[in-house]
Amino acid sequence: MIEEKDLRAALKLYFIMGSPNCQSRPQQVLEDAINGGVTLFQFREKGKGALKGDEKKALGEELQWICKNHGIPFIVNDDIDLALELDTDGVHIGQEDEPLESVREKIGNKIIGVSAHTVEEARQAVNGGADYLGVGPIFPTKSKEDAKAAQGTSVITDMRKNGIRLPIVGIGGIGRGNAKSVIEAGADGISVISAIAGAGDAAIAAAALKKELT
Ligand SMILES: Cc1ncc(COP(=O)(O)OP(=O)(O)O)c(N)n1
Ligand SMILES: Cc1ncsc1CCOP(=O)(O)O
Ligand SMILES: [Mg+2]
Repeated sequence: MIEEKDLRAALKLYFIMGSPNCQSRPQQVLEDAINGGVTLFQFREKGKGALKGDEKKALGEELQWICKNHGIPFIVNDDIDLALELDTDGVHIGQEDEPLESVREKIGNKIIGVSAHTVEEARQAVNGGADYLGVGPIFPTKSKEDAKAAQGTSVITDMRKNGIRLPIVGIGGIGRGNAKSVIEAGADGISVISAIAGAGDAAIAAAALKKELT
């Protein structure tokens, strides 16, 4: 069971990716991103060309091993069965995924992140026992085909103003130049896909983002 203060620190620079997001080997992209300062990783094997079944599991195992070697928490998106098979540090679920209560029953005290787009969804997730909230899309994004409209950082300030104290990570179109505004709005960290996975050098991109957050 991770302490809340350690989870808040881990959410600082939260990298998300799967093989469809990478122009080179995902293993190398992750290794470079961690060397650049990423503090937590989510394996999100989704979208055109995403791996399935044993291939997805094999890639997940390799990426989990890289995270373990660097002491970085490894989270799996959506796929609770895979999370149990790999004994991951946690999972992330959205409003359309398996309900929080049922996931908690299956995974015990592992980390559960829940997507929230409104104060009401945030409150429900808090009451349901979520460990952190993924809030957004804050800015327009091309990395999630069914993303809702960008909400701006006010969605985070509204949650804080309405007494939501759970750790929050902002997500959606975040990169250099707007990362700081997400923290200033009250998030504990930022989560990104393309700002790191789509960069020429993931280590340089991660380090530049990390610098903006300090
Ligand atoms: C940290 C974080 N926040 C939000 C999401 C989005 O989750 P979800 O709404 O379930 O959409 P998919 O990622 O499953 O397409 C996330 N994955 N991570
Ligand atoms: C998974 C997800 N959930 C809301 S926006 C998004 C995609 C974020 O990707 P990027 O950082 O490239 O905008
Ligand atoms: Mg999901």
